[in-house]
Amino acid sequence: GLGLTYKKDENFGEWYSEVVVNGEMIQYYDISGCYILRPWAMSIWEKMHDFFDAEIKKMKIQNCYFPLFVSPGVLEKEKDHIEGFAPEVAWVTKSGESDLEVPIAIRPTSETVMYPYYSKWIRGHRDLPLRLNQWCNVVRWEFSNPTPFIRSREFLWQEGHTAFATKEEADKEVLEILELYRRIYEEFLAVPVIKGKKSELEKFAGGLYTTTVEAFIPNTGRGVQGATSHCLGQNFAKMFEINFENEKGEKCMVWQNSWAYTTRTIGVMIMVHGDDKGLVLPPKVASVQVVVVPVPFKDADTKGIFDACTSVVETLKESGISAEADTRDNYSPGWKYSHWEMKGVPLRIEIGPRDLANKQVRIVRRDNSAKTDIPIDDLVVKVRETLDAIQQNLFDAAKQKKEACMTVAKTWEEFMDALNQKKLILAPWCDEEDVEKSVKERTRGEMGAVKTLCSPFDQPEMPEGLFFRHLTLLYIKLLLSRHNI
Ligand SMILES: O=C1CCCN[C@@H]1CCCn1cnc2ccccc2c1=O
Repeated sequence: GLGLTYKKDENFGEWYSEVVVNGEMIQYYDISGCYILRPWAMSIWEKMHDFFDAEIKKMKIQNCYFPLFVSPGVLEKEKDHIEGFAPEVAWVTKSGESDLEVPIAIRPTSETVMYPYYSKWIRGHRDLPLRLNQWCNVVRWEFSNPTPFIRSREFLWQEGHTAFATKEEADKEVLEILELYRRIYEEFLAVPVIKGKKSELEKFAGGLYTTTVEAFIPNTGRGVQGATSHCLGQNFAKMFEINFENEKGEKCMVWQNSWAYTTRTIGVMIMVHGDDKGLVLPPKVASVQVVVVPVPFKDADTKGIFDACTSVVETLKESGISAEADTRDNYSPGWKYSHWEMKGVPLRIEIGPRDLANKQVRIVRRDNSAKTDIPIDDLVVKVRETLDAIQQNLFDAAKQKKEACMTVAKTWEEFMDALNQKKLILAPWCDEEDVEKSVKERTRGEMGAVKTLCSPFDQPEMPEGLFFRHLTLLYIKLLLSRHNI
């Protein structure tokens, strides 16, 4: 039948796998950890791309394309950068029947691909800032549970790699890009995120500091890294000798950033908004915002109804709303309702004989199933209003759910209690790596150990009398949750 077998709140993992397939976003592929992105998913990727690409062009960042293949010498240039990641690197060892002289790596990220050429291109201060981005795929041969969009062995992303003469310029850009990532989540995907800084243990080892937008998946009670914007400091400049002659003729190393968001964004959106009828797409990223379904009744003016559907679609399209009429004569209206609800189309318009007679249409919201009859003359205004209301409602509902799952822990007991209730925890933090490691150890259990997510930039009030306080003068609020999906 058309419905889902699994319920979101009962079998979240199975629900998710089913909804991405029934919603026609994903086709499972015969290589584990790899998925086909069907047009219904690709159109969401394109909407985000169009926004982000236009924004970085305003920042004078240019797109480029570097090769997929990395020579081993360069990939392993810096041991501490590559050490933890080496098992994930995929290698090409043969062409046809013959072995390659030297195996070639497939890019898991492009620092080592790009920076030898940054070193060639950057000579003097006039060559700075150098700000390049590429839209591409990367491969990381992970073994932990593959999940469509969330964790796959190949995924799409954009990776920005910028070089500056001063740290101040780098610090500024890190936050400008992080704000764009917040906008992608909150303004397009209707997913609330928390901006913050990663701990020393969780940051990108090759960098100086990592900033992040953290999302929250209520069903798992876990945070999930939404996107990252790193300041690399001068670590890679040292490694790849990316130097420039400043105005005074002194030889200096550049300051660099690197930042990315990936197709994981789509998975987070599905997990947050989806329900037991299927996908729920925020209008800002829906390729079809309104589907118009004719509801013929016996032979009552069927042509009139179909003509009305076509003209409603034209009117909406002319006002910039993406609309489609489902006039297939081999499916019933009821079948069509379920089909487009499964695909998460934000708004449905039904037109039957009564609607025609009354010069009205019936609109049905996907987010709360509300039905309203609107006069055909108010069509565009009402549809636009309703789409905006759906967008806002999805965000508000997700924000409310996230906040209901967040709690402040002042003692270890409160902390453990909140963890076992699958909550996000704000706790005072001494920001010492060995403490972080020991907390991870002390919380290892069947639900997975705790990990720190970030130290939020906007710190809520710290309640008085915290027993942590006497441990250290420095404390910052930290967002913790079970290790993410
Ligand atoms: O996040 C970003 C933003 C975009 C550019 N790269 C940085 C850091 C990537 C960190 N990383 C992540 N997985 C890897 C896997 C294999 C080899 C290297 C790596 C690796 O360096």
